[in-house]
Amino acid sequence: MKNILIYGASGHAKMIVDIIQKNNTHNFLGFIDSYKPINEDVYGFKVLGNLELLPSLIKKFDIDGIVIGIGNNDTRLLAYKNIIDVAPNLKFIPIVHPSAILANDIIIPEGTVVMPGAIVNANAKVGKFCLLNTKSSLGHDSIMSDFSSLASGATIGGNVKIGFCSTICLSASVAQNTTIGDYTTIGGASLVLKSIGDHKLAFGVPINTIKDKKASSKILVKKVPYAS
Ligand SMILES: CC(=O)SCCNC(=O)CCNC(=O)[C@H](O)C(C)(C)COP(=O)(O)OP(=O)(O)OC[C@H]1O[C@@H](n2cnc3c(N)ncnc32)[C@H](O)[C@@H]1OP(=O)(O)O
Repeated sequence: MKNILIYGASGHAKMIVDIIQKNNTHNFLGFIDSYKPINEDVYGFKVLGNLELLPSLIKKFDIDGIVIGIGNNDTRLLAYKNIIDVAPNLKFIPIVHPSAILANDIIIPEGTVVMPGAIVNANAKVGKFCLLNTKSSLGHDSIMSDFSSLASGATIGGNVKIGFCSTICLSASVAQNTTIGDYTTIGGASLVLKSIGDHKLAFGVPINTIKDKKASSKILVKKVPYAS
C-alpha cells in the first residue's frame, strides 16, 4: 500500500483517518500541520511536521499522496496553493466513505472527500477538492464546482449548479434548476428556491436575507479545471 499524509489535524482530519482505515487502500502515516507541535498525538497518529518540512518528509517516508483535511473551502484552497508551491508532484487522494451512495456514473476526482452517508445521484458532477459532508446529498444532473462544499445534511435538488468555492451549510436545501454563484454561502437550515449570484451570504426559509460577502478570497483564486 502507498504511503499518504493528511494536511491539517482537526476533527475533520480525524474523520478522514477513519475513512482511510476503513477502506484499507492506503497506508496513513501522519499529519502535516503548521499550528500543532511536531510529534503531537492526534487520534493515534503523530504530527510529522509543517508545510516547510513537507518536501523532506515526502522523500524520507516515500510519500505518494496527501489528503487536505480542511473543511472550510477558502482555507482548503489556500492549503492546496501552498502544497503545490512546495510539492508540485504530490498526488491529492480522493477519499470516499464506504457508506456513501454514488450512482454508477459518478467519478470522485482528486482532492475530494465524501463523508459517511453522503449520496450523489445519476449524472451529477463532483468537482476537484470538494467536500460532501455527512448525510449530504447531490441531486441528479447537478454540478459541484471545484472547492465547493455541502455541510452535513445539506440537500441539493436536481440540475443545480453550485459555484466555485461555495458552501451550502448544515441542513440547508437547494431547489431544483437553480444556480448558486461562486464564493457564495447558504446559511444553515435555509431553503433556496431561486438562483443566487457570486460572493453572497444568504439565509432564511425561503431565503430572505442576502448580503454581499467580503471578496477577500479572490486573492486565492487559482481555478483548477473540472474533472472530465
Ligand atoms: C461536520 C461539521 O461540523 S459541518 C459544519 C458546517 N457549518 C455550518 O454549516 C455553519 C452554519 N453556520 C451558519 O449557517 C452561519 O449562520 C452563517 C455562516 C450562514 C452566517 O454566519 P455569520 O455571518 O457569522 O452570521 P452571524 O452569526 O453574525 O449572524 C448574523 C445574524 O443573522 C442570523 N443568521 C445567521 N445565519 C442564519 C441562518 N442560517 N438562518 C437564520 N438566521 C441566520 C443570526 O441569527 C444573526 O441575527 P441577529 O443579528 O438578529 O442576532
